[in-house]
Amino acid sequence: MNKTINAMYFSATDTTKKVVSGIAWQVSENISTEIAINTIDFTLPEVRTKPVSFTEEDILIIGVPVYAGRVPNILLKYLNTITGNGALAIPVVVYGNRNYDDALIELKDVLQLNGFKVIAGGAFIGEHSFSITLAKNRPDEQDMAIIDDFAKQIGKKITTQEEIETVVVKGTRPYRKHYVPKTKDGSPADIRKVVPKTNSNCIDCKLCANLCPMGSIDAEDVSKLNGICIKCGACIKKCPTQAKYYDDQNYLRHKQELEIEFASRREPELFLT
Ligand SMILES: Cc1cc2nc3c(=O)[nH]c(=O)nc-3n(C[C@H](O)[C@H](O)[C@H](O)COP(=O)(O)O)c2cc1C
Repeated sequence: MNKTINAMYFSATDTTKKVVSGIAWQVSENISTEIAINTIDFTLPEVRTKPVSFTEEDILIIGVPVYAGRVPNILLKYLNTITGNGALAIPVVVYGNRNYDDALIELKDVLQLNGFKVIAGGAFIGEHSFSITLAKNRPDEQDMAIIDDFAKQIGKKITTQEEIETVVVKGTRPYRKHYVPKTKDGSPADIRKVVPKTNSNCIDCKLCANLCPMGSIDAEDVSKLNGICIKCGACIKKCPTQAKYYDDQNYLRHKQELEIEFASRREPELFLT
């Protein structure tokens, strides 16, 4: 089969990367071992300045993390520049064990509107960006086994169906509003303006400035922010000396509430018909 497999993802703390790469690798194994995988990691801002287009010969596995129950809104502009021209697509969303709400249907709709034929979709669980205990170390071995099986079913669908059917995924239209955390007294807590702080552990290695998906951390003074913070967790979780942290009370309360309320394990949901 003369197809190219493309793995595309935004992944600040690497959970989406692991899911998408796992699916892409297994799909290529299941279709033909000869197929190379073309990877486009659009986590960094420079990559999101280049438009990408595909053809009918392409299969695209594309993943984003779920932010507030939706596709991260800072990615929508870029996602709308990707053109399908009849390529097959598999949207994937990765969420931190609360819920993916309307993120999968939203990603599917974006792809369909941009000329892709959406043939499968999946919602997977990744360690929560805010936490090191919520969905800890996921995707784990059990998730990877489900990912293998999902990829096998996608491979089968592509190689056996004459007219490959589009898929129906879970979600509500019109999409529900973004999920909003609550303050102690139950009113909405706006944590959008919250920014990370830097403690004396900082060795000025500049890693945080190089990996910030918004390009917001000042490379000259990494304790300074020149743009917005999306609370993606990259600078916090990837810092080699644990020098970055949040101390906003509403943020910390929300994180703790999530850890308590959504502690029980959720499982991936796969859509193939
Ligand atoms: C701003 C923000 C909002 C989030 N909202 C949700 C959510 O609504 N539901 C959920 O279960 N997880 C939520 N998460 C957690 C991420 O979806 C999850 O940790 C994901 O695995 C992160 O992907 P990454 O490792 O590829 O960055 C949110 C994370 C961030 C940073």
